[in-house]
Amino acid sequence: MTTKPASVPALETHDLSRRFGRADGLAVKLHLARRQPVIHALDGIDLTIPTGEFVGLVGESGSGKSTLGRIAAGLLPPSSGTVEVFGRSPQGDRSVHRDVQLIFQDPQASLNPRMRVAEAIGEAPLVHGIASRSEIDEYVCAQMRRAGLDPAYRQRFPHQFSGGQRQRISIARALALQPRFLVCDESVASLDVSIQAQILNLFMELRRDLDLTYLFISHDLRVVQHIADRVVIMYLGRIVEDAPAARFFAHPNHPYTQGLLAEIPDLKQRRRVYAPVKGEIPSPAAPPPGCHFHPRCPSAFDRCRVERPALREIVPGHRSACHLNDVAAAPARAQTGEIA
Ligand SMILES: Nc1ncnc2c1ncn2[C@@H]1O[C@H](COP(=O)(O)OP(=O)(O)OP(=O)(O)O)[C@@H](O)[C@H]1O
Repeated sequence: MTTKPASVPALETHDLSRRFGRADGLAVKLHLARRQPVIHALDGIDLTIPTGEFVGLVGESGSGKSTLGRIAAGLLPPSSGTVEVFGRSPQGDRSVHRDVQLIFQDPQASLNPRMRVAEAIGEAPLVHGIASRSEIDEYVCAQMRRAGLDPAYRQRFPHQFSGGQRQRISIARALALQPRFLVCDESVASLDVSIQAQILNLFMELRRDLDLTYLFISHDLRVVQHIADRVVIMYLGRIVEDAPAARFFAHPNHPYTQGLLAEIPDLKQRRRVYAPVKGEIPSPAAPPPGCHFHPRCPSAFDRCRVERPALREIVPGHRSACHLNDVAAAPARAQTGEIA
């Protein structure tokens, strides 16, 4: 058997799109085809996450973050384009599924209320032959300890734990499958700020101890600010900016990103004053033509209304999808040095 070299990325997508609605088989069967709009949840996503990287994926509700996470975890097929996880297709090779585990926002919903914690954590490793019947109790205790839980409580039910502890149970359950890649979908969003910090610290510890790769989905830039190596911003199914975290916060390029940062008070002090994003995100069933962001963009010009901007490198490692970066198209902005 050939083994892939360690440098194979944890995630690699090319021109990845996912539509819901009319193109969906179920809608056709239910004769809803004419009434149901097509939703372009993902539209041409090119993203590579090297093994071991912690990527924060940020965007407003409906921008397609969860859809991307679910495709990476093999829970959803793409409509077009390619996706590879550790060099394998999640659709064609089910062995990928163990390597990627999803941790959701609401552990209450993702844990079976009638299942004791020991069973919730131990069930999958038994099925996959990771631990035998004689080993499983000690194996479960080890996962609980690693997630910061006292194994003495393993015969309790999820409702007997606090919200933060329940999220630790979800994490222990994910770790029990020995994943290499965690997709965390708003995993701290429902927790109090102090508990959020504890769970974020746990993710960092796990990363250090287990060499994990993370796709950390959040609608809140503040959450990813201190933990992500790289920040990727999505808007209506497209990536608009992708940069190493330090560069991202120091030199945000896309007007949408700048608007998001303008809403974070402690960052606002340090930076030139950007205009906060105005208005609502349009429906992904009827995205604006050209640059999807143009109706809300303070710097939009004619070209933005008709032509999709390419996501391209403005400096090595920093990609942005904005026509203002085209010096020929936006001489004024280039002259003021706003394009870093
Ligand atoms: N199974 C589905 N059927 C139909 N539409 C869907 C489905 N899943 C997602 N969508 C739609 O696709 C778009 C993107 O959804 P997605 O959940 O990926 O966005 P998100 O950025 O994660 O938003 P949120 O933070 O609200 O979850 C939304 O308009 C959503 O309604």
